[in-house]
Amino acid sequence: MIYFDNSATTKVAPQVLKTYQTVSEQIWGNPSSLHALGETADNLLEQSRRQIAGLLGCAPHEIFFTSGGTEGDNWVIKGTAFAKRTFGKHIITSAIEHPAVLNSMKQLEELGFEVTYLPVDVHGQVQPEDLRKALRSDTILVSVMAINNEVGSVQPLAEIADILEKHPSVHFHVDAVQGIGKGIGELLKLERIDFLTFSGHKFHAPRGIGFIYKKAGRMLAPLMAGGGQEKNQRSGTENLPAIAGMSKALRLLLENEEQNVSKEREIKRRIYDHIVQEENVTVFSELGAASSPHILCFAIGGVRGETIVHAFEEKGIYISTTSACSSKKGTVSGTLNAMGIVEKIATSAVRVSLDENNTLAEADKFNQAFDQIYARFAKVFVK
Ligand SMILES: Cc1ncc(COP(=O)(O)O)c(C=O)c1O
Repeated sequence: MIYFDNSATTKVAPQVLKTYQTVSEQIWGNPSSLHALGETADNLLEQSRRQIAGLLGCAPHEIFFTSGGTEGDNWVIKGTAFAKRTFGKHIITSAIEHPAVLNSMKQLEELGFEVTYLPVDVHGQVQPEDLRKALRSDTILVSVMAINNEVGSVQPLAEIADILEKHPSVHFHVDAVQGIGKGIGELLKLERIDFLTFSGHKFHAPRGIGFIYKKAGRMLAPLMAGGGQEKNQRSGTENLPAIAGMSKALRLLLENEEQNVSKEREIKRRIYDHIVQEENVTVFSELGAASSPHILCFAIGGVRGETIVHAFEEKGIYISTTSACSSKKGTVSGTLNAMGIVEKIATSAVRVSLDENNTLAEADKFNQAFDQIYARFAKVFVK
C-alpha cells in the first residue's frame, strides 16, 4: 500500500502511540483533581504545554489545547467576533480557506457580521494589495491560512503582517494546520500573528487533539463554557494521553523538519516532472517555495476525480480528490474555483499529499501506475 493522502490524516507514529498508552495506563487522573494522581496529571499537562511552547518559540500561557483544527478555527473566529463585536463587525478572510473557517464566517454573517472574501490568483495566492484595500475602520479580524490544503499554495503571510502593522487592533489569525513542519517556520513565528490553529492528526498525533497559539493580551471569548479548564478559556476535561502524544509528535516533526521537507520536495518533483509532460494533465501546484513540499494537485482532463482516485486505489495507491471534506460530497473544489479553473477541469482534480515516511521508490511506483491509468483513460479525454 502506498499512502499519499497525508493532508487528510497521517498515521500515528509508534513512539506517539507508546506515549498515549503509557499515559492512559499510568497517568490517568484528572488534572483538576486535588490528589496526587491529579497533580501528576497536571504536571504532565503543563510539561506538554511548555514543550510545545518551546518548540514554537512562545510562552506556555499562550498555548491552549483544543480538539483539533476545526475547533481551533471556530474558536478564534467566533471568539474574536464575540469579544470584539463592540469595536466592529467586519472580518476579512480568503476565498480558499478550509470549511472550518468559511462556514464559521457564514454563521457570523447570519448574525450580522460582514465578511470580505479575498480572491486568489491563478497560483492560489492572496494578493496583499487586495487585503490593504479591504481593510476598514471597523475590521476586527483577518484570517488567512498558511498553506492551502487543496493545492498547497503558501500564502504571503509576511506581506500581510506588514500591512497589518498599521492596524494593531485587528486580530490576525493563521490556520497553520497544513503549515506546521513544512519549512515555513519563519512565517509562523511572525511577531504580528496573533492566533495560530494546529491539528495533531496532521503530524502523526492521534485525531481529536490540537491547540491554538493565542498571543498574550489578545481578547478571545471562550466557546466552551464549563468547568473552567485551560484558564477558563476552554472548558472540558483535558485529553491528556493525546496531549502528551501530540507534544512528542511535534518534537519529532520539528527536529527533522529540514530533512523531511527536502525529502518531500524531491518526491513531489519526481511525480511532477513525470505527469506534467502529458498533454491532458493540468498541474495546479508548483515546485518552488511558493508551494508546499507535500501537496501536488493535478487533473486528468475529462476523467472525474473520483474515478482517478479509484483507479489508483485498484493499484494499491491512496490519493484523494482535492480535500477529504469535499470528496464524499462530490462538490467542486472551492480553491480551484477561486483560482478560475473551469468546472470541467476542476471536477477532474485529485490531490497527492506526502509525508516524511514516503519514498522516491513509491513515487516511481506511482508514476508507473499513472502511465497505465492515463493510457486507459485516453479515449475519454476532452480538449
Ligand atoms: C487547512 C485546514 N484547516 C483545518 C482543518 C480541520 O482540522 P481537523 O481535521 O483537525 O478538524 C484541516 C483539515 O483537513 C485543514 O486542512
